[in-house]
Amino acid sequence: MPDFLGVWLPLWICTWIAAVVQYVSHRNHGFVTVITFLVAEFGALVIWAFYGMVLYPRYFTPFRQLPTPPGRTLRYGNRKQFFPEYAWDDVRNAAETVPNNGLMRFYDALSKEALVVTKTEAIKEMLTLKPDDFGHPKNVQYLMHRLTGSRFSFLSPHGHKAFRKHLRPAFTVAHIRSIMPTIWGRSDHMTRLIRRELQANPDPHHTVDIRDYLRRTMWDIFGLIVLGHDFQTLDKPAAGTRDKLVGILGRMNGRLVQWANFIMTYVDVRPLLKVLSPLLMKSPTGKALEQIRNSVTQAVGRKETEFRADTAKRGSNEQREGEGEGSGRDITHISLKSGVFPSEELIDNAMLFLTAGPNSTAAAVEWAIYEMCRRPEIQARLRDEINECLDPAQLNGTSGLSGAALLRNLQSLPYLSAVCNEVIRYYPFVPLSPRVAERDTSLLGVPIPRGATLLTPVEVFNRSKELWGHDAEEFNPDRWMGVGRETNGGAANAYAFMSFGAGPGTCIGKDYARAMMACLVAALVREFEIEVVNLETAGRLLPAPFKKSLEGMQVRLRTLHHS
Ligand code: HEM
Repeated sequence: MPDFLGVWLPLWICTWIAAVVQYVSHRNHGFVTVITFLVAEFGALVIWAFYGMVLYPRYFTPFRQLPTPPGRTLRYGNRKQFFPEYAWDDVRNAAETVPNNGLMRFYDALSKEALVVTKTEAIKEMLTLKPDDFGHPKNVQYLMHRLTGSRFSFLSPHGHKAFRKHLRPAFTVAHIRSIMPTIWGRSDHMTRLIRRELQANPDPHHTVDIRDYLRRTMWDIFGLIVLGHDFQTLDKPAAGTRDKLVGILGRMNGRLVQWANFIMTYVDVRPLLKVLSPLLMKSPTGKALEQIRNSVTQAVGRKETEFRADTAKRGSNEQREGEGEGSGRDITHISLKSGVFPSEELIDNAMLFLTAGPNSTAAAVEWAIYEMCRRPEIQARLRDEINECLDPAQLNGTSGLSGAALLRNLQSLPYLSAVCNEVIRYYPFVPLSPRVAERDTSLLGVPIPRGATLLTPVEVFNRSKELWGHDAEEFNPDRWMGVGRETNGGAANAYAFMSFGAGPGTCIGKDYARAMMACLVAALVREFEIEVVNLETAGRLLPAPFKKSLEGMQVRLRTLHHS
């Protein structure tokens, strides 16, 4: 079905023309003109609705031959209600119950049409073989730009290749190893602050807001690894911009995003956003985002000055030892070294990492805590492994352990890696990933016209019995244990694990995410016995496009050892 504005705007213009003609030909009948205008407007709306909801899905859609879930209603489409809390649930149900060959039709409320991609062959073709044919929805790009002030190059096909190519050195395993002491240091610092809170509140029923600690730790880690800048959100919790940094993504995940997302499904909101953006930027969220961008701009400015001074000192042609891959330097420094990113892009990229990384990784650690408390035997087994295999002196930094050795040590803990991988499989942060056909193309031999919307129900792949075996619906870290299973969890198909996306647009930060998760989970588990107080309700999800607990985990912690 065409966008509302796509059909509505021409009709709306026609009604204006009709009204003006009416007015000019009957100068004395202003009232008649108004009535004519209103009737014509209403008529245009009815025509749009009738065409879009009744005629188009039945007679005009190019996807008539594809299966569609039964029981479509005009108002809700294939959904059960107008504003579903979890937009991915109905899509997943449909994909799992309606027989199809890899593609099916799905109608959102008001009969907005999308194609659901249900088989790995179709995912492979869309994301790996034809990535340039399928882009991100324009509305998302525009909203991100308006809100963050950043043009995220990964969202536009032409900027994407350069972005990946020149940032590669900052995302290699060698580089991540070199920054492990930073990640571990902050994770350890978090546990020290929690211990301090527990000492100040000796009541055994005292609960700790672990979400807040995780967010702050994430921001500090990201500040350091992206900008070489310490936001100090852990040490100075409520400090102006820093506090906003921490709170902002929590707010963005709420109903506002869900509504915006819903409306954007139907309407090209770009003209509206243009008009509204000054107002949006005056809202608390807008102001906080502006402050974040200002902080990032200043940090990038400082880095550029330092870099230029350093280059001048060493001589521009001299080979700089110990920099780039594996240097322990921050991502912005490595980007500067590539020499291809103008200042504005450096800022945009830093904003991208700060938007994409902390929230998703913190959510994954929260789910790990949830599962470790739902099944305490997982927690106990993890603790045993950590205590057995990691020397406390090494972790406390007293043995001069290098980052590489630290990462190797953490990665050599099979159960820790298994728990982290299983959490990411079971709780994909983006459960429904949309794409839009950038040009006329095809998928599994089905012609796809430019502008068609395609949905990847990530959970359908992540929890498919066909791909993962009979226990696919269970949270079971053991599937990642054993020779050959550490990297694929026993799923033979490369597209079975879709939490990080696939193809050239796959999550560039996935190894960072795993390293951070391992550090944070290990730091918490070796230090505390963890109990989630709100276990009954903590699994309820935030109504948002992201898979995140609504309440977060309220935890009771018992300190296990003191260093
Ligand atoms: C558990 C944590 C994470 C999850 C589940 C996750 C998930 C994803 C997914 C699904 C995509 C692909 C979106 C698409 O289809 O286009 C993506 C892209 C991206 N992620 Fe992550 N991510 C995580 C952590 C991180 C971290 C830690 C960073 C930064 C260090 C990061 C940076 C990015 C960037 C820059 C992109 C865009 C990549 C591109 O298109 O070239 N992510 N992420």
